[in-house]
Amino acid sequence: MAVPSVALYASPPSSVCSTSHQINAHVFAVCRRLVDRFFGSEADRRRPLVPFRFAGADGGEALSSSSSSSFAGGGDELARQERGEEFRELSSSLSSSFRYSPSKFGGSWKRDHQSPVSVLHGPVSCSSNSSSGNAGAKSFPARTSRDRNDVNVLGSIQRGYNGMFSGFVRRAVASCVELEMPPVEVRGDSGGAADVEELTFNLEDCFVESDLEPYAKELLVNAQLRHKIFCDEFVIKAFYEAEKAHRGQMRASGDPYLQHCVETAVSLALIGANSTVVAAGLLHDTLDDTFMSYDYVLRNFGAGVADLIVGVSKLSQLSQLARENNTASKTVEADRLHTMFLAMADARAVLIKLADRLHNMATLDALPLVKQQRFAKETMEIFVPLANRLGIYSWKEQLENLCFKHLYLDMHTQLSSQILESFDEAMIASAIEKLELALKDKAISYHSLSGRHKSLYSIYSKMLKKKLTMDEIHDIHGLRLIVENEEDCYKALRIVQSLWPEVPGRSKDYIAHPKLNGYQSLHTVVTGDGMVPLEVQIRTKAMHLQAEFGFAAHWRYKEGECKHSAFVLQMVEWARWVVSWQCEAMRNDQSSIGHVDSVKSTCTFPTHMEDCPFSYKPLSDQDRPVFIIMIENDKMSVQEFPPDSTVMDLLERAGMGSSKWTPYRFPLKEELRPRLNREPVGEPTCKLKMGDVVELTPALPNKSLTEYREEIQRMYDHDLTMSRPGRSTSTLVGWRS
Ligand SMILES: Nc1nc2c(ncn2[C@@H]2O[C@H](COP(=O)(O)OP(=O)(O)OP(=O)(O)O)[C@@H](O)[C@H]2O)c(=O)[nH]1
Ligand SMILES: Nc1ncnc2c1ncn2[C@@H]1O[C@H](COP(=O)(O)OP(=O)(O)OP(=O)(O)O)[C@@H](O)[C@H]1O
Repeated sequence: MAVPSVALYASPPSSVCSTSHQINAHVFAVCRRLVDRFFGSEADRRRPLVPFRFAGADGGEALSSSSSSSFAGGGDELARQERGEEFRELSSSLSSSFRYSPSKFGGSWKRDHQSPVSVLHGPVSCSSNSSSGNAGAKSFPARTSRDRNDVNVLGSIQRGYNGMFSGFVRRAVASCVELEMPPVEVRGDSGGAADVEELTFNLEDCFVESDLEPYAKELLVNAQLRHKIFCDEFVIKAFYEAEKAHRGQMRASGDPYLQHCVETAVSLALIGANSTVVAAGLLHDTLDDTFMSYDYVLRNFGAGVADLIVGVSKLSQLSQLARENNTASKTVEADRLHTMFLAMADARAVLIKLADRLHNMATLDALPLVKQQRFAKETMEIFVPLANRLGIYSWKEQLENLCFKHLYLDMHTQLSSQILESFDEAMIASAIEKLELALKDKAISYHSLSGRHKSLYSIYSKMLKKKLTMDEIHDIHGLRLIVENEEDCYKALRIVQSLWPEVPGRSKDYIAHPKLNGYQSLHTVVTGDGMVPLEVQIRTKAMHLQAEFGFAAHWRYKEGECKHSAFVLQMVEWARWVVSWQCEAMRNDQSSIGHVDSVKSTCTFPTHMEDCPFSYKPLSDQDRPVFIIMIENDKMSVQEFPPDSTVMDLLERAGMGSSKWTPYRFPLKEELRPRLNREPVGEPTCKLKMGDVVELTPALPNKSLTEYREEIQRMYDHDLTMSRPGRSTSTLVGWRS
């Protein structure tokens, strides 16, 4: 079996505010003081990580790093900013998910033996004001005394969360998937990639402090306080370019457009994306909305960033088409759209699009009600499932909660007042501690112990689906314990049931009696402290991998009984792999500079080992179906074609029942020809590619051709520029996505 030929190197956090940009010295001095306060002194940060070796899947060794809790990305999620006298919460998304690293009792546990999967299951916002989690710094809610108490709890999340990423791919994928990766290359893989040397730059040459308005400086410092990647020169350069490009543009809310770019990039940084992705997040709207050209981005940031922005732009166009045509309201169409999105773009472009949508949803209030509803509906239909498939559960839940609020305001208000009162985070934290002590006492070592409370929307859907009242939902508060072997599952169950009284009839043994999809786990509901029902799930690592990646994968469990083709499964697996690998590489190689677009160039689709029970025949590129968008008479549909299909095949399909589009009738007149990605088709035998948009002009249009073309043009132009009184001096860029 092939061993991943990738070496992940650890580096000390010396890159924190390491820029030498003198003119920004003041900003960085402030930043450094605050970073010191929250991340420890320079000396602490420079403390080298102790690398450890782990056995590769074939017994070989690869180098990884222990996830030091002192600085790694997960810890940045817990970064707090201090403004004036008052701590403000940087992200309400920190409030509801708990991860607790196991203590080192038993002597056999290393840091990498922590939570194996759900890598992107970061903290989740469940509150009715979850929108603030992604809003600009000025709208962060002040911390309450209850919040302050949570800081200790969050500290323990930090430890566990860092550990979650360590060795993720090896554990999560390599156990049933064979990885083949060519060595890391320095160049991006897309044509025209610039040499690294060409991309080196001196910030001092490029910018002067007076270039930045005070609000922009504040945005940069705030971002730096929330994640140290914003001290990386490459990212700072992207920030300056974004600022220059969007200068004068405002959001519908009246906020500077730059704030949206920063919030998008911060969300990406918080899930562990590297500087290429974060820089692309900062610049994601520049090609569509500003004077900046692809070539300019390519020259200054390399093909890695430029191609990601193009990918995001294409996703934006397609999602707008889908929104305007209500395409995703049908299950089959929606499913094809999700697959196409994942298949046509670098999975990281989808990630940026999701982060962009997350902030747009969090600031939706500025738009008219009808638009709020349209965007919320589209988000629910397209973006929530994408976040689910990619395994970014924290984003999925934030998006769901926001959509819920905009689509069903009354229900949301009613439920949130009921539920938010009853969320008992302190209970979860103390239950984790209590169980940890008891496990230690009985010398049962475990891999990870985590807790979460169910999100508002998840509670609502469960009530609806199962016709339950809130009191009948027993998993509002839950713990999950991952142990080494089956025997320990049962031992741990007995311990749980000795700590708290069992709720009769709620225990399930899916180990002895696996579900049809292979799901295995022990479930019990106990009455926790304060008489709060607490669901505890106990399983082994292998069972957990199955629940996250196998046939019983949570995304499929959540999507219900849909039948997915092998192609869809592969796409999802591939996308999750890219995203997870990216995040892990980032965490393990904190010094990586954005223009080294290693992921794209080293990413080869993982294949299952022969004896893997969950293997399916991997499809080569030539065997993969092609999904395209077809626009015909104002109607848009997502069509699946066999590999190697041509425009002619599409015309034949479209012309079924009429001879309108037979090969003999391919119109000679250019303006009557179908258009492929906006250009008239030259050769009807040209091959269709994933994500192509084909417009079929009606042979005898009801409207004049000009009118029809204008309509299509409007669909492409997704710049919903809105005019606002009193703002004539600056361009006002409305909410768009
Ligand atoms: N990944 C995955 N998780 C599952 C699956 N089935 C159950 N779970 C998890 O286990 C939890 C409880 O499942 P069950 O004990 O079967 O409960 P239920 O019958 O769905 O209904 P409740 O008891 O009301 O929650 C779910 O909320 C999921 O978190 C599955 O097939 N795949
Ligand atoms: N007891 C638990 N402890 C820790 N994490 C859990 C627990 N139960 C579920 N989770 C995880 O929390 C996230 C959100 O779960 P959520 O309750 O919304 O859905 P679910 O578990 O699928 O439940 P259901 O289908 O019953 O609504 C998922 O990633 C899930 O795997």
